[in-house]
Amino acid sequence: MTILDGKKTSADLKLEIAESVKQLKLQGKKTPHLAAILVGNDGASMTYVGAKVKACELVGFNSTLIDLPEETTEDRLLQEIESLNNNDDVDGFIIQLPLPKHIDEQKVLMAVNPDKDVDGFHPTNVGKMTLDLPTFLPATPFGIMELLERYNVETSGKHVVVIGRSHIVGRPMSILMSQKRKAGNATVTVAHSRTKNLKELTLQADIIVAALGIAEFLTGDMVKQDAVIIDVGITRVEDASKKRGYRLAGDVHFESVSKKASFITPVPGGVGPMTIAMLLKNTLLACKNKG
Ligand SMILES: NC(=O)C1=CN([C@@H]2O[C@H](COP(=O)(O)OP(=O)(O)OC[C@H]3O[C@@H](n4cnc5c(N)ncnc54)[C@H](OP(=O)(O)O)[C@@H]3O)[C@@H](O)[C@H]2O)C=CC1
Ligand SMILES: Nc1nc(=O)c2c([nH]1)NC[C@@H]1CN(c3ccc(C(=O)N[C@@H](CCC(=O)O)C(=O)O)cc3)C=[N+]21
Repeated sequence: MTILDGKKTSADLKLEIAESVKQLKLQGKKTPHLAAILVGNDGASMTYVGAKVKACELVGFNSTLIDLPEETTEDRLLQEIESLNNNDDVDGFIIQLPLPKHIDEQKVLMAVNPDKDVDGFHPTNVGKMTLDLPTFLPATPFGIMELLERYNVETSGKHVVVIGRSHIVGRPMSILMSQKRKAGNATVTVAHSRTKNLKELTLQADIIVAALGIAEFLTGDMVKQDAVIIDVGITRVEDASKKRGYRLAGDVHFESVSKKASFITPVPGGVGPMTIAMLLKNTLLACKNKG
């Protein structure tokens, strides 16, 4: 069994990105600049945004965090987006999800200039991804593709079961893995909450991507021997013995599943750090695209 080490792989990627930043500087080009908008004070969201800012510092990017209160109106948020769209120094930006309920997520994501949409959530970029045209790929699925590639995990002709069909993880994951590309060429089944025979499906899968958001949902009895397991889920589970009062759990019951797996991502240290590295990669691309 091989651990797909997202922490190490993301560290390698960050070194490569830092090297590119140095090259840009030597050529007299601008420093990549990523901005993030955070609305409200959800604990997990604050952690992720903090990690993104820290990662920017590490690779030599400039970063801006726009921290807005929970009660921010949709109009006010749209104004912030417009100002980032018009700010020539900002190469890319993201709006941390989920947004408070009174804000229309679709309307907000549509307001982002697609050339600065480093999350790859704008319909224009989703369309380009689907047509396999060059664009910003959503960071989490992009990170999983990168991890599979770097560990030479065979995907061609394999049966992949993706559990989850969200716009940010499950859906793009299923599209990318079915495409004619590296870490692609797979036969993909997309499962969701209405799927009836999930265990029957997962038992047939060569590769399982668990992205449903239920702690330790996928257990050893649901996977076949030598399956490749990608655990996207991150849930905070109360644990008084921990300093922070909680531990992080994936969607995979690691202990039972790892006994059968050929490759498996841990939580933490798997898909999460890759997501951040790919966001940086997209920002570098946005900066280079500007010329
Ligand atoms: N590591 C990382 O970088 C990231 C981690 N995450 C984590 O990944 C998890 C999923 O995130 P996200 O995609 O945003 O979540 P969503 O809640 O948006 O989507 C969950 C999906 O899982 C499906 N689902 C729910 N319950 C079941 C079930 N019992 N059986 C089968 N399918 C089910 C839902 O079906 P339906 O469509 O029918 O509702 C839905 O499609 C979360 O834990 C999140 O924190 C998310 C983003 C990045
Ligand atoms: N617009 C937008 N873009 C996103 O990419 C986005 C988002 N909204 N909303 C929420 C999800 C979640 N997400 C994670 C990123 C990093 C880790 C990560 O680094 N996790 C560490 C642990 C971090 C911890 O200690 O909590 C790990 O798994 O090792 C996790 C989750 C990005 N998301």
